[in-house]
Amino acid sequence: MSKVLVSDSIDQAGIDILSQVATVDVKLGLKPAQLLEIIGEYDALMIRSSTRVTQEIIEAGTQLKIIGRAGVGVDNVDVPAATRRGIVVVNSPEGNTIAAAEHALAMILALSRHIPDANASVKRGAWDRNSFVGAEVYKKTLGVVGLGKIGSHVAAVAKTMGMKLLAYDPFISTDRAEQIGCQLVELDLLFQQADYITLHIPKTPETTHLINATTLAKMKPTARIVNCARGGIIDEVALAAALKAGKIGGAALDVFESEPLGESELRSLGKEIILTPHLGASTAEAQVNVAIDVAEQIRDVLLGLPARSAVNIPGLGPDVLEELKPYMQLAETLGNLVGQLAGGRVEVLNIRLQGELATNKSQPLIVAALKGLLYQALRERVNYVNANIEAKERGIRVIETRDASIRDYAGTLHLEATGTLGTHSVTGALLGEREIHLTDVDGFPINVPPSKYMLFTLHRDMPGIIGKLGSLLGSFNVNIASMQVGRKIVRGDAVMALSIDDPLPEGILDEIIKVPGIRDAYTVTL
Ligand SMILES: NC(=O)c1ccc[n+]([C@@H]2O[C@H](COP(=O)([O-])OP(=O)(O)OC[C@H]3O[C@@H](n4cnc5c(N)ncnc54)[C@H](O)[C@@H]3O)[C@@H](O)[C@H]2O)c1
Ligand SMILES: O=C(O)[C@H](O)COP(=O)(O)O
Repeated sequence: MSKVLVSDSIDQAGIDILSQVATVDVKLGLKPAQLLEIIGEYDALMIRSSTRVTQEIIEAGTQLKIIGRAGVGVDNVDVPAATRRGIVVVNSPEGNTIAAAEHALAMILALSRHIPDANASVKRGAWDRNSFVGAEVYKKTLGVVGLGKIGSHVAAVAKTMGMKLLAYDPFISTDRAEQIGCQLVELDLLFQQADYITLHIPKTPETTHLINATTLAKMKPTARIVNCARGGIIDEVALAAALKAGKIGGAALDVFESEPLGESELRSLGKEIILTPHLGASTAEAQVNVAIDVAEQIRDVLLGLPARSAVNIPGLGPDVLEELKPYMQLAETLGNLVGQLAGGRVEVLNIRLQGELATNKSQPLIVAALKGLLYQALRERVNYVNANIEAKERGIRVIETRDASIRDYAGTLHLEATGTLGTHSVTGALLGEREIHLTDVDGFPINVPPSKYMLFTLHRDMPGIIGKLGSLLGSFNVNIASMQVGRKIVRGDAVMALSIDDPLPEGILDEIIKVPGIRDAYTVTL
């Protein structure tokens, strides 16, 4: 049975799902050294934002197949290191959207009405109504930086509170922004005009310290800024200085450059700042959502099925995946087959996607073909996650062509591998919804379903050759399940594709190529 380590606090609903297929160990608060020591035992790791999954941890996780982040941000996971090792990293892109958006909205209102400090003052026994006079958000301008899932929900709710909305997101169209009721503007204008600024962007090299002394200086002296996105988007030293000097009106932070927040100037400020300990996703509802979403994906991957929200597999959204699954199987089989026919080191893989495969959505087919091609060299170490990287590292040049015209089949895939031992090609298609057929080998038309053990010969089309090969195989006790010859002209060159029941015995290939008329023979295991 597989073993899953849960190292951050996860809702029981997720543990229940994992327990259907694995032994689940919940070990919270592990120190990095403790995690390093035990990670080698586990097939899957399920985390939130507290566990740091470094390259060292990933390398020690020799059995790891999947890292599941019960939440959105994977900045605590070394995703490139996981990708290199072929470990799938999954998250829950939408499970806590509403929770995070509502936390940002709560911050905006709490900051406007000094709720945390007023509450603390009453609890201390005071009845001070003068120190906590607030501001209304009605008719004020909210600047939303990042108009994705969370930013859009914040904007939609803020609109109903009568706020005017400005947004900055270079990857969102004006139409989309207008649908949400936002005016897309440049960042500088947003900084200058907003009464409230709320950040809903990922932390990237471009967004790190996006809010700094220079940008803070552009804001209104009454501006209030909310960060429920990621620590490090705001330069905390510059923010503390700006608040102290009264250069902006207030700030509410749920996330910090370093978590847990250690010694910080921010703690010494008064009611102009609200600090929460990364609570954006901490609602009962969100925790159930993300735990189920991620546990289901871990379960699926442990059962050999694809994950629906893998962050390190290109282009595999759930709909695309469902549609492409049979074709991915085709691509992988053809890749494996052409790799074995080519033998040696493959230097160039030409991939032609024909008919309904010639769409932009078919990128995963390239990955699947490479996975198949590299299987002989890497076995279980190659997967959909690392196939691209492994191919690149081996210097395999992939040339892709697309032709949308439909010929005999709705979609065909043609792979041609050129390597140190020559060039070979295979073409395949699906019959009905998912039955794989080889339709061409080395330019010779055939029509056979691939089988586990196959023998291909290149020979001269002449009387008696099939019988001789059959007798030879019989003398080695090899049972032929099916056989087909593909030829372009009568008595010219031809290809024979045989499905056999068992692997070919050692030494038989040498005997086969001694049969007069047979030029070459290839044995393949799929
Ligand atoms: N505090 C929490 O507990 C909590 C919970 C959930 C999510 N988050 C964080 O909230 C943030 C937003 O999450 P989401 O689910 O809305 O993500 P999302 O991917 O749906 O939206 C992010 C948006 O940011 C935009 N963007 C990217 N780079 C930008 C840039 N340089 N300038 C402006 N816009 C840019 C993108 O186009 C996208 O529209 C993430 O950082 C996520 O990790 C925090
Ligand atoms: O990226 C996220 O989903 C949030 O930051 C939530 O993090 P958490 O799961 O540790 O609360």
